[in-house]
Amino acid sequence: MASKNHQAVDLDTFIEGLEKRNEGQTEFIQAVREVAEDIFTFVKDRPDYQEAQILRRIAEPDRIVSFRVCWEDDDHNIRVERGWRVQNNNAIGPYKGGLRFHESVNESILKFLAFEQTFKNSLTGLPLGGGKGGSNFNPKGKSDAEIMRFCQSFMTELYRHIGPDTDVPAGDIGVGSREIGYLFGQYKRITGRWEGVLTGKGTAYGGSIMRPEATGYGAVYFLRDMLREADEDIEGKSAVISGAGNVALHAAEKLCELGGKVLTLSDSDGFVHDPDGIDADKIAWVKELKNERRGRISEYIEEYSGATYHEGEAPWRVDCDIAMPCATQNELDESDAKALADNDVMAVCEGANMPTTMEGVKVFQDAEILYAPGKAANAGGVAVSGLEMSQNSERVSWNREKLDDMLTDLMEDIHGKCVERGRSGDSGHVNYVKGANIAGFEKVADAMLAFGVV
Ligand SMILES: NC(=O)C1=CN([C@@H]2O[C@H](COP(=O)(O)OP(=O)(O)OC[C@H]3O[C@@H](n4cnc5c(N)ncnc54)[C@H](O)[C@@H]3O)[C@@H](O)[C@H]2O)C=CC1
Ligand SMILES: O=C(O)CCC(=O)C(=O)O
Repeated sequence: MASKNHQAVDLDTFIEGLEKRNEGQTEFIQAVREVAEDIFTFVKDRPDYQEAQILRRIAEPDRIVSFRVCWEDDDHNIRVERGWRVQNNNAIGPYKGGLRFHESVNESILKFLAFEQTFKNSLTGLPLGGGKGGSNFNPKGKSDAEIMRFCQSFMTELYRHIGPDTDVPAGDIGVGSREIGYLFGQYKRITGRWEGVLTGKGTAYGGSIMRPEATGYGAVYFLRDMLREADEDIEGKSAVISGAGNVALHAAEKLCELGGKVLTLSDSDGFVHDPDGIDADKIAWVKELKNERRGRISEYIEEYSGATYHEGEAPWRVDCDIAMPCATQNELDESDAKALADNDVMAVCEGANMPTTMEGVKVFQDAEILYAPGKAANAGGVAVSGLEMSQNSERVSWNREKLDDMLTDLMEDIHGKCVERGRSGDSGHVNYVKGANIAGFEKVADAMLAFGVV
């Protein structure tokens, strides 16, 4: 059926307008481009979606709050940073998504993350809208007291924009349990209310068991489902992982538990390669290094002599069956993807958000390598955050077994949606990007249609 809407545009015109309106915001444009092609094809037979300009509306955040964050360092210097909250879309639930503290943070990065979050949260099947926030504050080398003062100052402005039914932030790069504790403490101090306004809290004060593990474990569950679909499994497979943070270390932990062999971990300075495998004991050592001593991954080779350290390099040229980028956006480019393909990588499963460039994704797709995009594969974290919200509302705490079962089922369900929407008729190959984009879009689009023009 042809569209009656005189404003209906084709894909090229849509992209042109997107680039014009968001000049220089390369990450945001990349994230929207990555879904636009699939959605334009999908809505061809859905004039209601076309006429309501749903994608155009999802690609324009509901609002962006930007604010000054002043804090005092240990030498009594006054420091000024910028803070943001991007509230992208709350059609299906309160805005939900992490806070990132990293010197690279800017509006483009937070807009891409909030846009992707909208699709990801929809895929979980839970009532969660999409948002993201953070600051260009660089936590590296800061004392605990400095981190606390920064978090308190950040929350002193943010608190007026969030709430358990409006917007529920959580952690992301540079924001872990320590930072969530300081942020939650300040929210409670200002408002006088204990409520489920943040997730990723400590279990002593309303956090959910399994939330720290959920993103990494969930990504490995998705990988297991994807391999199962192709009559393969994790047992005996070698894996390269980037990052050494929350997502990377929990993905490594679960891979080991399921019989995989983890060969690498990395940070922004370089990567370590341990041909003997980075087993559970070694992962526990890295957790202590990163979370307690706040050290660099290069220190690994002083502890484990069989390993090598590669300064300034990423791990993608190490021969492996499985690759899991778990550090940051655009950390895996076209030449990295070709190196992985040349080494006959079987599956690429993203723990990070948009870690592969568009050119890299094309290499994986052309080679029909099993490729799981972050918006599907790393959705376990926000899903368990959704379960933390439910537990806070009900004033209950579920146990590990129940939460792990729920996470397993949620990831299986997301995988199933991707297969349903992403399987190609002729070859039977599953395009997980297309599957995730369409399945994530549909629920948000239906809610937006129901609301009329708002
Ligand atoms: N924490 C969570 O629950 C979720 C996180 N993610 C995504 O996973 C990724 C990692 O996040 P977390 O593990 O939570 O953060 P984290 O702060 O615990 O760890 C980040 C890791 O990435 C490394 N890294 C940061 N910038 C880098 C760069 N430019 N080059 C190379 N390495 C770099 C850091 O050294 C660190 O090892 C991010 O893309 C984040 O958005 C996605 C879903 C949920
Ligand atoms: O748990 C959450 O709300 C945040 C998770 C997140 O930031 C993400 O999925 O990228």
